[in-house]
Amino acid sequence: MQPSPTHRASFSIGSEAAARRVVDVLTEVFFEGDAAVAAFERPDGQWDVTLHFADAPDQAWLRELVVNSAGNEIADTLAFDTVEAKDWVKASLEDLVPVPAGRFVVHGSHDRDRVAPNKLKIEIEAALAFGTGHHGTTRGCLLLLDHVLKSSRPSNVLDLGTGTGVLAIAAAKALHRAVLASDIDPPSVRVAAENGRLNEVGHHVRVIRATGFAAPDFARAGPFDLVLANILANPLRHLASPMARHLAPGARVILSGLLTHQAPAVIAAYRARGLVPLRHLRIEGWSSLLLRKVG
Ligand SMILES: C[S@@+](CC[C@H](N)C(=O)[O-])C[C@H]1O[C@@H](n2cnc3c(N)ncnc32)[C@H](O)[C@@H]1O
Repeated sequence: MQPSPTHRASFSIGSEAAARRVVDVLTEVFFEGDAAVAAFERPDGQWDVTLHFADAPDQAWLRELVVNSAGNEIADTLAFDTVEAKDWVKASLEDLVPVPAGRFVVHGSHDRDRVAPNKLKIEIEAALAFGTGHHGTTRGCLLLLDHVLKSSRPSNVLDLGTGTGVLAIAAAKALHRAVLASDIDPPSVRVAAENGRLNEVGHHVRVIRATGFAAPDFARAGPFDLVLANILANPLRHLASPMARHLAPGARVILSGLLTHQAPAVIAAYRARGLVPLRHLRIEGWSSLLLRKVG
């Protein structure tokens, strides 16, 4: 899930239990954000796991790590290559069709005139950041945001881990209110700000660079009554405490980026900080959660 991958390692796994084990190990090892881990279940029940690295990984070390956590079965399928990040993202965006999600539709510039007029359009320009709407986690967040907006108008919104800015732009377009967006990754900060302007909500979406809640802007802008955070399970668990401190009573939180088997641990971490789960969407092996702060 890193925005500017150039080196790739991929392998397949036959059992869900082994896939769970190896994804847990890899997301733990790469918590610092120097690699992005993605896992997809194929229709035949096999799992494809892909890692993207900004710097070339030590192949022998990585092979040992995945074989130790997933077993010898993956050894023959493990392959390393490099991808031209910009061309790869551009090419994949050009192939993509608009993605409807509730009242929203996410599309590229080539589809500007072809999307349904009754939807809130979010145009995402080809860029080195995550979040075109096609991934199950982004779609899950948009669907839960749509659900929240049916019964309330949050007044203070945070999109933590904004990537292309897709969720912040969706919230700003629907609410016509200021949204704070943050990302650990400088290119994503630039891309999200550009996409905010492209979608004519640049005056509402303020994008900052921050790791988790480590910036004074959060205390100044908070407490938030809606937080969207589509990052991995491990960072989400670590962020439970600081997030709870930045929430208004009754605030809603939308979490995504976790594989479905990781949801119970994430729910437990947030429940311990006074957040109760309201909804659980499962899309393509990924979970998106809606929680509410009690009191
Ligand atoms: C899966 S992408 C989500 C992008 C977009 N919000 C979406 O829903 O499609 C996760 C984003 O979170 C950022 N990120 C990861 N860990 C973070 C952290 N601890 N603090 C802030 N941003 C983080 C990554 O750089 C990446 O842009």
